[in-house]
Amino acid sequence: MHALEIVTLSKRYLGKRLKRVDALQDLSLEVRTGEVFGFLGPNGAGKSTTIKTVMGQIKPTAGHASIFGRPATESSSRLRVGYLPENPSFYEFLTGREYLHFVGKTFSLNNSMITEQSEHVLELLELTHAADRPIKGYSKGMVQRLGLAQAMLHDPDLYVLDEPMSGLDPLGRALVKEIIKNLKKQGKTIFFSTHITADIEVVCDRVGIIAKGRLMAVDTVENILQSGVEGYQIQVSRHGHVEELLVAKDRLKEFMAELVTSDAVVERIEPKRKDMEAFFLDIVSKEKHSAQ
Ligand SMILES: Nc1ncnc2c1ncn2[C@@H]1O[C@H](COP(=O)(O)OP(=O)(O)OP(=O)(O)O)[C@@H](O)[C@H]1O
Repeated sequence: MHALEIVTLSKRYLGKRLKRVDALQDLSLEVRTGEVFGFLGPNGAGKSTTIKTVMGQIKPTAGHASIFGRPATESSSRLRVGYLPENPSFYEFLTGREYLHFVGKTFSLNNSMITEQSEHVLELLELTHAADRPIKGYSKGMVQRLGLAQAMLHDPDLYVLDEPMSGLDPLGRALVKEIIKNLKKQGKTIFFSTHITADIEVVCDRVGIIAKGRLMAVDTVENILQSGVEGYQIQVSRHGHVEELLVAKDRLKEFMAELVTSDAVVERIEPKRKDMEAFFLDIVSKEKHSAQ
């Protein structure tokens, strides 16, 4: 059983002047229990539409989703989810601590549990110092961190996070990545959307790439990075003289054969890989050209 399963999900919005927007087209994917799955796509690709559909905020035109084997449409299945919406906004007249209390009540936690968990998540998200100030005075990054704090409050098994690093400075981004890694260590499942490839490389086990409402690729981060080997940086020494050479992938065999017959010694070989950004740009630009 998967933590999250999305089956042939489609969503058609009626936009301005009743213009149809096919935001999702036959999108299927599964998120395995215990993994960190990055949902990567450019602006307008359909990431938030997917997430809002899973969380029951919008109705799909077709298809369905399940959470730990139960229909996502049942509110009881969503009790196991910690959800961070895109651009979270809260009752600004409440303090951070009061807001967490309110969230705890909606999850039917008892008062001592709420107090204990609130202290824990406030500390994790470095918000303890601001806990008794009204949210109105929080910076954008603090609001985002409070968004993650409220998602963690009831210690859910699955996290669905829409752009969790958005609006955060480098320190905040590093903090959230560390939290995601720790949640994985605790056996939690994390599904998060982003358009920033560097976020994926550091924390994800697998990545799904979405463009124009369609899922273009799903693979492990490891496979993607391995498959992107374009050539080799080779250091050779000859009579005490060291040289750095860049050899194309398809020239390696030939190059090594030549080396054997020469008096050069290989000191180091390092594969030169396309990074996640190049892989992502390739996929997205292919989709752009095929649509033209
Ligand atoms: N309520 C709506 N009415 C009409 N069109 C919509 C609505 N919400 C989203 N869309 C359109 O659906 C498509 C997918 O939007 P969505 O917000 O899901 O993308 P996204 O990948 O989350 O983008 P971003 O990274 O910019 O947040 C876009 O073309 C968007 O304009």
